[in-house]
Amino acid sequence: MSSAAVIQVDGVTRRFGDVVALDDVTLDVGAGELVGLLGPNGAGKTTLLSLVSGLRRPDAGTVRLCGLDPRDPLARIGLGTTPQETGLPASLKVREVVDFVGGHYPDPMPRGEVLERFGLEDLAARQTGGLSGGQKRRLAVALALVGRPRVVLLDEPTTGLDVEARHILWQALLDYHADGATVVLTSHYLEEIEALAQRVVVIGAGRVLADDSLAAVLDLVAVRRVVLSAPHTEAAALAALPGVVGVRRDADRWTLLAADADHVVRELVRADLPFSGLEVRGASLEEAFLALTGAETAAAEPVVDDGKPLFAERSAAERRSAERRSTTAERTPDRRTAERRGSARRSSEETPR
Ligand SMILES: Nc1ncnc2c1ncn2[C@@H]1O[C@H](COP(=O)(O)OP(=O)(O)OP(=O)(O)O)[C@@H](O)[C@H]1O
Repeated sequence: MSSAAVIQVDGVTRRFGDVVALDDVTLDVGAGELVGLLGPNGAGKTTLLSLVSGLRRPDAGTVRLCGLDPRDPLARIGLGTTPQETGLPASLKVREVVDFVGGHYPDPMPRGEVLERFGLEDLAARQTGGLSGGQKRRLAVALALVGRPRVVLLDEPTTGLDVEARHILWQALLDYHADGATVVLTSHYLEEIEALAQRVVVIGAGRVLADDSLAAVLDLVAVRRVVLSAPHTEAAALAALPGVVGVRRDADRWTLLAADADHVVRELVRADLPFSGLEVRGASLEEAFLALTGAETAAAEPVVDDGKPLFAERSAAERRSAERRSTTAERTPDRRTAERRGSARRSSEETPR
């Protein structure tokens, strides 16, 4: 463990009944880092934050915050957090809530500065019960910083915010980080991680799947989708094509996941498999995670998901949101080699944190 680490998670396992939410996770975050925790629903991100903030205890392993037990008040006084949902006292005005929270800290940020950083000046006299969902969210994140914490943990800070509010919040977080704070945030949005994080930790099924620089992790999740019709072809034949990391069937269309779509199309032709209606698209983050998880757990065997949704528990809204995010994936360069994915993963394994 680095002596400068302000967050130390060592061999941590946390179960909820039969569910293993975190499985032997080891992770250090150094002073002044801005780390994004990325992962699909149920990956274990919130559980990890709850252990670091002392809300829960691990079943095995140790967690340290600023070198102390996270339940120690001395550690907690330097911590600012925003959970996924925050209850605000509806009848208090925004300025009163800021003053109330600030009153719990020895050297709080002046109210005017808090409101200005988060673009909340015009709402100072508004009762929090009258704020929109996005305004409440901005206030909740602002309140995490009132006590000038050295360490900030944010669980999906911009979920539900419109683009403008999201950008205000990103800038406020970047400014606060530039002042020297350590920031860890979870997100489902790749563009949020791209905008904020320097280091990205990908969590899947309770395990750390990747821990690397933003650029290396973007490479790792830059999966493409090759969609085609091939009514007389078996899943196994498609999965056997070099470079294919996942295969899925939706009605009469096959979706192949691959780091290098061009390579897969060449292999398809070389294998003389009959197909029609070929399309190449960016993959959603969820698909990239599935490919990443499958490649990790099945020693690079492709994930075959014949006819079933990739994430059965996903709601229609989440699917729409995933589709929107796939537009972001389109922006990433389309030629990604399996070697680069491999080397990014290797470097994450070889670099002790
Ligand atoms: N209090 C709890 N009781 C039972 N199971 C829980 C509890 N909290 C979390 N879990 C389970 O632990 C796993 C990890 O959940 P967690 O909330 O940490 O994931 P997450 O990555 O934050 O997901 P999301 O992105 O949807 O917020 C999930 O399977 C979840 O259902």
